[in-house]
Amino acid sequence: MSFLRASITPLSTLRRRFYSNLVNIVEVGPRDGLQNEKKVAIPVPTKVELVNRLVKAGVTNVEAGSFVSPKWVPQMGGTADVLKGIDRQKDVHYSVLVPNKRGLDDLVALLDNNPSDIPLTDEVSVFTAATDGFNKANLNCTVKESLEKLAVVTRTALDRGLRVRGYVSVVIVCPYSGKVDYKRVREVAKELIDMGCYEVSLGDTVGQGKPHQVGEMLEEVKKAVPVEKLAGHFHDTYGTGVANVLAALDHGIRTIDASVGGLGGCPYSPGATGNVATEDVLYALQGSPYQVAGSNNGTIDLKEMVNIGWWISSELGRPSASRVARAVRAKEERHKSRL
Ligand SMILES: CC(C)(COP(=O)([O-])OP(=O)([O-])OC[C@H]1O[C@@H](n2cnc3c(N)ncnc32)[C@H](O)[C@@H]1OP(=O)([O-])[O-])[C@@H](O)C(=O)NCCC(=O)NCCSC(=O)C[C@@](C)(O)CC(=O)[O-]
Repeated sequence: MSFLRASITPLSTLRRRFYSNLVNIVEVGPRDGLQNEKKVAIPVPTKVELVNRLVKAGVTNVEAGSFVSPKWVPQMGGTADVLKGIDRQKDVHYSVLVPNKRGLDDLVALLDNNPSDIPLTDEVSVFTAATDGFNKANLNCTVKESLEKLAVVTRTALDRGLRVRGYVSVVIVCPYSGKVDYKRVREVAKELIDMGCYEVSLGDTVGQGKPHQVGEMLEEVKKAVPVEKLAGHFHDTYGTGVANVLAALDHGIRTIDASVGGLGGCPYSPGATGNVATEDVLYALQGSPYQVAGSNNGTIDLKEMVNIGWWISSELGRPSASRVARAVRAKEERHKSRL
């Protein structure tokens, strides 16, 4: 009997092992993807349609916008209207970025005036960086000063029943101060967790990181923060986005930020391109030991994401930056020309 007990793996362990290969995607296209758009002012209905279509494709975590200063980031100016316009679905997290108490106060006023039973959002993201150089450009204050402000924002948001996600930018290279000290990334991530963030997303804002650097950085941060509370956020400037995602998964990360059509860039990271394209991540993980979680038959529909990426990119007057979307489109064209 004791032999039997020893040889049977408990159901909870089996479940954990089975589910541990589930990968969550945080779709950041409507926020990180659009915030840096210089060519056109993106109308609110387009942003709303983008969010709705992403959710229909199976996305369950989507960044819908930011409550930041419209003087600093004009494209995020209409976020309140975007939140009001979304066809909200249960079990989907529509999060917004909040840099300070003013942003949170604006959001809370909006939530208080929402006549619907379904809250406009249940999550805010607070953000800081691993270097003062980047933080001063992005938030007009040092990392220490921003952590003090974010502690107030986080406490207030938690008291209001919102969950709070944290970001650390420039975890590998900083456009203002060069190579980043991973110990500093660890300290800042730990402070965000200690103040109440349920998860911290580690951003290669510049998109210059390489897989081995991602691994080294993560091993340092994991000394202070459990890997289940970490997410990876990789810009694809040097074409290492998917490789960095795979490296992060190998190091235990199970939440990945990605942007449909590879949209985006940070206004304060000169030259950085968009996030790794969601389509490219979905394609790379197909048939792998990892399974992407989502609400469309349990996952996110790659074909639909390709269509959305092409649609929103055309609204911005350019082709999709996703390699997979381009390959799929080229294949379709070849097929059509044969008919
Ligand atoms: C934080 C501030 C406002 C400080 O900027 P500041 O100039 O130091 O702020 P201030 O407190 O002196 O206020 C200046 C003016 O802004 C207003 N203001 C002040 N706060 C707000 C607010 N929340 N919403 C609306 N308005 C606001 C305030 O009322 C005032 O208005 P005025 O009196 O001049 O008319 C500014 O630096 C800012 O908005 N920065 C946002 C930068 C940003 O959004 N960056 C992109 C997102 S982060 C990112 O992309 C990286 C990430 C997350 O994706 C991860 C990665 O890739 O690494």
